[in-house]
Amino acid sequence: MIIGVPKEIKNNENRVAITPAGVEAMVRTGHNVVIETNAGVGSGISDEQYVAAGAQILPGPKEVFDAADMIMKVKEPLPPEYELFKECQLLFTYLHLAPEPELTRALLNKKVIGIAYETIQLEDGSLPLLTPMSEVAGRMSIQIAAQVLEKPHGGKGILMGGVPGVLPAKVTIVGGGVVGTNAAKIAVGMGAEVTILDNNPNRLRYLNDIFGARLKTLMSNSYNVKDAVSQADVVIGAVLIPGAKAPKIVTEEMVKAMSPGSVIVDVAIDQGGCVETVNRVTTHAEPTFVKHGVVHYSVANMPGAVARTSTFALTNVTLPYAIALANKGYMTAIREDKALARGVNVIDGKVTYKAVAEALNLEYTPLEKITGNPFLH
Ligand SMILES: NC(=O)C1=CN([C@@H]2O[C@H](COP(=O)(O)OP(=O)(O)OC[C@H]3O[C@@H](n4cnc5c(N)ncnc54)[C@H](O)[C@@H]3O)[C@@H](O)[C@H]2O)C=CC1
Ligand SMILES: CC(=O)C(=O)O
Repeated sequence: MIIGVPKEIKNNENRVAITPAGVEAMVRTGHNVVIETNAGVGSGISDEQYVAAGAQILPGPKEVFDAADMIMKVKEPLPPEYELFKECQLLFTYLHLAPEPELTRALLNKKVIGIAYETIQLEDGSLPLLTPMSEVAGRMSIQIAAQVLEKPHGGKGILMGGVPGVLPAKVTIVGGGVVGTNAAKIAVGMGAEVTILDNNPNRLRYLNDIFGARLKTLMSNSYNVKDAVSQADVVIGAVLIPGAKAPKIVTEEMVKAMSPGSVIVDVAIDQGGCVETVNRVTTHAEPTFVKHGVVHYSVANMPGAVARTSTFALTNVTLPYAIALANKGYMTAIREDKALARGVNVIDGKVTYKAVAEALNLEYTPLEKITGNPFLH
């Protein structure tokens, strides 16, 4: 199989979908890898390193898409990439289709086989290809909030950890999964007063076991969210229902009740955002906007800013699945691996992930109708 890796084009997206180690592994198993020139520079990987590992460098995205049977990317394709898809091409990347009707249409029109990193799901419910980037984004969210709280960045001028004799910042984290837990680690470490809300009591028990008295856990319901948000200097949005558009847990009324110069980091923006006032995706170039006196941050590719760390963390987990797809072909690979099968969002011009179909009001086709495998869902 020919595996193609284009350079990412999202604003300040410095990650790349394969490392030289990945190239070497693919080549060793008999595949060819073509990579767009300079695709790795943002992550500190040169064309020469890729060539030494066995890849061929191509001059532009068109050459890569034209040559490849399987495209490996990091972020969802952007409009200039839609016209590059080949009919029935395999696309392995983050897709986040629920808030992206035009991308979904483009994939359906070209009958692209779209396997989304973020919906590959193990039997225990975990999302192994989302986890490392959620670890990165969760940790970053507090670093970012600490900076935005500073007066020159529009914040109210509070030091996250306070100083002896002066109280620290109050941080409210909505969603206690991977992002939420990693945000809590950093916030607690910086000395903030942290409250974390989730609607899964088992998750709250786990957080209580891990953090003990260093943070407060609270059941997520609108009464508790309202109370915790109104008191917060920082709110981190970290809710996820896999594949679905994020529910708006923090409402506009709740944001209005926050004091001026408070900060919201809506990490869940890649699924549409879980804060009602976050009505747009921002970029690393212009990361914040102010609404109701509160500074909002809603960058959908946060890990792209720490690309060296993120590229290696991401490819550590994507490579085994990519190798399975290349070695077996997508149909056998998804028939043999339920977790991978859950990643299939679109195939053969049909939407095969229920939450995506529901979010976009499109017809849902169970994957087993295409694979003939009854066990998949
Ligand atoms: N902006 C960015 O650059 C990045 C965004 N993300 C996104 O961050 C979001 C969170 O990801 P993870 O933490 O990995 O997901 P996760 O699945 O580990 O955690 C989500 C948590 O939300 C909880 N939840 C669901 N409904 C809730 C409700 N009504 N109230 C409170 N909690 C609720 C779940 O119980 C779960 O614990 C996702 O949308 C993910 O795609 C992840 C990485 C980078
Ligand atoms: C998960 C995601 O959207 C990202 O890493 O950019």
